[in-house]
Amino acid sequence: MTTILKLENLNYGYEDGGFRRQILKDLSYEFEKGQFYTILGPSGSGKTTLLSIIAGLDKQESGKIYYEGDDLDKIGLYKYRRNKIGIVFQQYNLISYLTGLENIELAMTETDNAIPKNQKEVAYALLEKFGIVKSKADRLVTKLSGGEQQRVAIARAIASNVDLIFADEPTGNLDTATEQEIIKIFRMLTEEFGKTVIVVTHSNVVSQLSDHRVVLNEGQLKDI
Ligand SMILES: Nc1ncnc2c1ncn2[C@@H]1O[C@H](COP(=O)(O)OP(=O)(O)OP(=O)(O)O)[C@@H](O)[C@H]1O
Repeated sequence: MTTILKLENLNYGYEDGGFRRQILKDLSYEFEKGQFYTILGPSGSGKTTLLSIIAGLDKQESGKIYYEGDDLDKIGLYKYRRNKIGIVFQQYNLISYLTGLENIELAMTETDNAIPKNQKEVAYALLEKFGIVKSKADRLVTKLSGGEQQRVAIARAIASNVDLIFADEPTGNLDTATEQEIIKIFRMLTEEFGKTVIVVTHSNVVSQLSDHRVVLNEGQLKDI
């Protein structure tokens, strides 16, 4: 197997009222290409903090991150976010005054990666693949259910032709039946599209369907 993301001796902490709390302690881990990972751990253990750092939204205090062998400092965090990764959030974070289709098309323009010429057809097809038919794709995203908005958000995450998808509690706002449907889509991302998926979750339902369950505890990641 090939490593897509390598974390090497990451350290990160917060100052809180004059007291320093170390969240990541010499954390090292390797994520393999095409696999579905869930990151579990007690509330406050630092899962969201870790995701922010490995998604290039924040910077570790020390240690190195390599994407396909290249140091993130060399790639640059902006280019890393723009060209290498997609992110799915608990609150969907779609652009509310655009339709599902327009959200996807916008994501296609916000990358330097090659995007097909027939952008609109590809965007419709991608949404349809994830269960959003044309009549829904043409609707303002605020007029879609939570589960439907999350389908659009997952389609948006891969629309820029990236290989690595992060998600933070993507089913946190959804009922159990919808959660199952969303997990099927994450599985599809790895099995059909060959993407690597890294999901932070408290849900056992989600973690049971992942290839690798990893726990963040006392600043380190361990396979369980
Ligand atoms: N900007 C900040 N300044 C100070 N402390 C922070 C900051 N952001 C997060 N923390 C603290 O760092 C710890 C880890 O937070 P984080 O949100 O990463 O945990 P988590 O494992 O994702 O939690 P949960 O499962 O509850 O979402 C918490 O104690 C939190 O209060």
